[in-house]
This record gives sequence, structure tokens and C-alpha cells, in this order.
Amino acid sequence: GLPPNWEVRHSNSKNLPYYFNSVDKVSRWEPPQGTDTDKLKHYMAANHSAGSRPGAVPGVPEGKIRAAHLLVKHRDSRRPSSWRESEIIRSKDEAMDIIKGHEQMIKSGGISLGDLAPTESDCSSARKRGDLGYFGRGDMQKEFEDAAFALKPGEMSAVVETASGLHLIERLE
Ligand SMILES: N=C(N)NCCC[C@H](NC(=O)[C@@H]1CCC/C1=C\[C@H](COP(=O)(O)O)NC(=O)[C@@H](N)Cc1ccccc1)C(N)=O
Repeated sequence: GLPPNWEVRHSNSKNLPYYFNSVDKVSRWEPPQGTDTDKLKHYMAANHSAGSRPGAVPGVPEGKIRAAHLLVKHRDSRRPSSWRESEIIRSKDEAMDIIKGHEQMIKSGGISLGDLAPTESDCSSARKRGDLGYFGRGDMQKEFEDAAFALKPGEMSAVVETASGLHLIERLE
């Protein structure tokens, strides 16, 4: 147990236990002298089982992946405009020829998607080498989500078509 007047509380913001002395009105992260560490062990086991979730990857939010993409828009894109061109008039066939060219260059090992995106991608993520950060199911358009979640980290998709345009997707995490 804890010394007199001490109690364990739970910090929701940090998801960690802390110690509170109800007489001195003092709170601290470290257990006070004379704490029975067995009780602490039981507390940690009871409240931090999520931390030891099987397959848990420290730092990666549960159920999310991280990917980069290269987007080539065309005149039928839902928003035929981008940081590259205020009005995108290329046809879908022309966009397909362009993105297939990028795909070949990446597959031949000449250049990476992250190297191409900054100049070639019609998505604002171009400024981040195509990196979209972490996302979960429900965030992206379905075709994009299904393709991205089917990849292993480090793999690149085939050309994926969404209402935004044509994408190459590389899963990062
Ligand atoms: N991280 C999230 N949850 N951000 C919301 C994504 C919304 C989602 N977007 C898509 O599915 C496609 C695939 C990837 C990018 C994308 C589309 C467009 C470009 O197409 P357009 O909308 O002109 O048709 N780029 C974006 O959204 C960018 N904010 C992505 C981004 C940019 C910089 C940093 C992070 C993310 C959707 N449900 O529409």
C-alpha cells in the first residue's frame, strides 16, 4: 500500500498513474517512499494492457497506416486545379500516359516516388514529398483506401483511379 494520506490517481491526459497526498494537496509522478511496488505493478498491469497489445507498434496510432502518393489530375477530376496548374485540361488518357511514365521510372529504380512528387504531383502533399501522414479507414476515398491498406510498408501500388485523378501510392508505415 501507500503511506498514509497518499492515493493513486489517473492522469487521463497522459494515461499514467500519479500520486496525490490529500492532506498536503501534493501530486507527483513518482510513488512516495514506502510505496508497495506490488500494488503499483498490479495497477500498471490493469491500466496499461493496451500498451502491450499484440502487434502494437510504438508511435503508430492503432489501425492507421502512413503513405505517400503522386497524383496526376485530368479535366474530369473532381477538382481540375492544383498548385501546379490553376486549370487542368489534360485528358484522362494523357494523365494515364504521364503517370505510367512515372511508374516506369520508379520501378526501374531511377528515382523514388518521394523524389518525383514535389514537382509532378497535383496534390498539396507534393510539398511533403507526397507524404499524407497517418490515416485510417474512412479517411480517404474508397479506391485509395483499399489500395493503400493492401500494401506492405515500402510497397508501391499500381495506378489507382479516384474522383481526384490517377494516383501512385507508396505505403510508408
Ligand atoms: N489525411 C486526411 N484525412 N486528409 C483528408 C483527405 C481527404 C480525402 N482525400 C483523398 O481521398 C485523396 C487521396 C489522398 C489525397 C486525396 C485528395 C486530395 C487532392 O485531390 P482533390 O481533393 O483536389 O480532389 N488531397 C487531399 O485531400 C490533401 N488534403 C491530402 C494531404 C495534403 C497535405 C498533407 C496531408 C494530406 C478524401 N476523402 O477525399
